[in-house]
Amino acid sequence: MFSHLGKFGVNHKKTPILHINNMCCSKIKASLKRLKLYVPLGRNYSSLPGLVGNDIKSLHSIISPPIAKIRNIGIMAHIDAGKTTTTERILYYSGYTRSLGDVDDGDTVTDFMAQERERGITIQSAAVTFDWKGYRVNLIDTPGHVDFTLEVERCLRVLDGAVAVFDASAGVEAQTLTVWRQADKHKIPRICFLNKMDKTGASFKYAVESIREKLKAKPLLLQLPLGEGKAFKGVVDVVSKEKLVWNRKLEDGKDFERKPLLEMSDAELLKETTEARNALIEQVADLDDEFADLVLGEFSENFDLLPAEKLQTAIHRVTLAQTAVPVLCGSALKNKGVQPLLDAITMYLPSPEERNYEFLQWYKGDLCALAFKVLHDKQRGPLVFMRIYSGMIKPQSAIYNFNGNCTERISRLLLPFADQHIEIPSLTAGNIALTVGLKHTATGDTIVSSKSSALAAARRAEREGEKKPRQNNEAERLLLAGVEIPEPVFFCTIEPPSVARQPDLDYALKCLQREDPSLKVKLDPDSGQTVLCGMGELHIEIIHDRIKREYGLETYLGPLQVAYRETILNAVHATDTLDRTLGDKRHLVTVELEVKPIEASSVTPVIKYAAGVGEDLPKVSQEAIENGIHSACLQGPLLGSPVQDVAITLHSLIIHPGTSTTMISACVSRCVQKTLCEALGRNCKKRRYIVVCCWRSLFFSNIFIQEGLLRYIFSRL
Ligand SMILES: Nc1nc2c(ncn2[C@@H]2O[C@H](COP(=O)(O)OP(=O)(O)OP(=O)(O)O)[C@@H](O)[C@H]2O)c(=O)[nH]1
Repeated sequence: MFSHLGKFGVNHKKTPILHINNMCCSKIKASLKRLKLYVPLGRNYSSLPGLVGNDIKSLHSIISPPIAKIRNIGIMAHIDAGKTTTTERILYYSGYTRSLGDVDDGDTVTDFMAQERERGITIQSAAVTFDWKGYRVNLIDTPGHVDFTLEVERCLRVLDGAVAVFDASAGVEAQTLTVWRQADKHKIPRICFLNKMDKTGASFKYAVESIREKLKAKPLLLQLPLGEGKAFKGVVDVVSKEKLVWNRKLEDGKDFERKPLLEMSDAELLKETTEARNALIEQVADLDDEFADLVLGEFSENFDLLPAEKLQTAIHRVTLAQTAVPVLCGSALKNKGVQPLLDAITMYLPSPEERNYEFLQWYKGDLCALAFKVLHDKQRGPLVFMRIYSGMIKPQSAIYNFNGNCTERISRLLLPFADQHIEIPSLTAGNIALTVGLKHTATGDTIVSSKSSALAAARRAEREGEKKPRQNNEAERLLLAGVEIPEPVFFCTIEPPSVARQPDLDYALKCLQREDPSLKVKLDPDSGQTVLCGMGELHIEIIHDRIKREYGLETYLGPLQVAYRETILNAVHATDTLDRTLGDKRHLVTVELEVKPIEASSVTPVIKYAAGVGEDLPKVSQEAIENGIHSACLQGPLLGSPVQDVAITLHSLIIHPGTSTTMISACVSRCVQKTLCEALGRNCKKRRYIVVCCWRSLFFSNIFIQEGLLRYIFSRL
């Protein structure tokens, strides 16, 4: 059965208009509020570390602890869950900012782009570094909007742990599922933070249940809330059986009281906490054998005697093994629950050395880093963000780019603090660095100290490969995998103000593309116009705006178009015969094939031959068959869009002697088109049902279909 639905490429999209209507109300209000109030530079930057003031820490004095005390973490969530607000509180409590910034006032540290401040949303990820109780934390605040999913992906690729933030009144939302899957893909241990506990409708129980059901994760409840909605005043630490209550008079939330729960004053709460602690101990014991032995041996009679540290160590192991996720709660906006979250980050998320990076064995302590993001700075040229996995980076040193096979020189080494960069003399393994001077390095490149170091690593990998020939090939083991760049789903033409400014536009697009690999630019072969391809309407809008602000070019965009995809839902079998006589030659082909749906997110069809079919076929005939299949899949019968996620099996092929390869291709192509059309036309009632179902399920899995397309689909039924 042919699905009448255009799939929106690899990353599932929706129109920003729909998105705004559904999810961004608070941000719209904020933006409206700011229409009058917005001051381009927003926050007073003198309050940033390293610049002025004695009451805040200087980034120059940031500690360089042993690798075991480094945490590289990301903050990820659905849009509006409170990532930036939480990050802002984290920086304030760790002593790196003097005042609490507010997303709605456009003065947060990590949302520093003009567009971010105006719109109140995160567009690009921002890295900051701070210390907390002897730990150095490198933190990346990621965007929540679906158009910037690649930005989240490339950050998760280089992080060792993540905090998933939830709106406690909404639980798991559409984009939460996407970022959760991305974290699964990169095997990132996580902590969940149920934010907005102060909001009307906030429900700890509901949010936990949605984590269990929608994310299929095992939540470890490390805290219980003290009240919900307007009554929210603090949390109970289940591990230590203490209550943490924030001082109402001091609004910034720096001060809070930590008191053990007492039988006399908190009898009911103590009972509830003891039950929650016992359940937690049992849950962790089920997941961790070492802890199970300890509990069953010494503490089986009375769990109350089990020291909090033993339980914390076991929770750390379970988090690392990703068999369960610790859950905490709070309200970043009302300044409650952020300090315990920081404690949990250092206590439960892994250090770089606890992550199992197999490739490190080939480098034996030499430099090995991954370039994961490139920013274009007008004065300093490209700034390359790198995650250092082993060795050390120093300014004024040469490095070898494995992917580009070239040697480049780092002129300066910087520590990022959002848009402020502090010059540093060196940076060691486990950290995130910002380098200046690398002109050819791109996102996803592996960086080593020299070509000889690369060769030595290659030799080691080769020797090991001989011992274990079944392992991946040598290059795969030496190069760090970058991230997959999703296919763009929206496109439109872009024109400069005059023909003379075309080179300026080309330059601007080249710089922007280097920063953002999900932005594609191509030339329309028919009209000669430049076509901008992006991940969504908002993505293209931001690029348009950046070209104007950063490159001083007033460009004109053509109408926005969606790169639809078509696919089938059920397998269809068909036979076709082509019989033509051209001149005195008869061309006769009969083909029988089956088209099946598969889960692949690819527009390239998978081609298979049934047993006994492909073996004796000459290579030219095979090529002709494959050409026929590919050309048929370029235009689906519904909208004429490419067909994706299909596997085609050739069951039989009879070719009359003298038949040309062009006729073979034509026959196969026609037969594939026939199967697709048959899928489209079959069983009308059921088809309508499938479309509606698909739309619903896709909505929940974050694929949003343009209203127009839906109307179009239904008009065809
Ligand atoms: N009631 C309440 N509102 C909050 C809380 N935290 C954040 N907000 C509000 O929620 C809105 C979104 O907050 P952000 O911090 O920008 O959320 P975000 O997840 O960073 O958003 P994006 O980065 O754009 O995806 C803002 O209006 C905040 O003031 C909270 O704990 N309680």
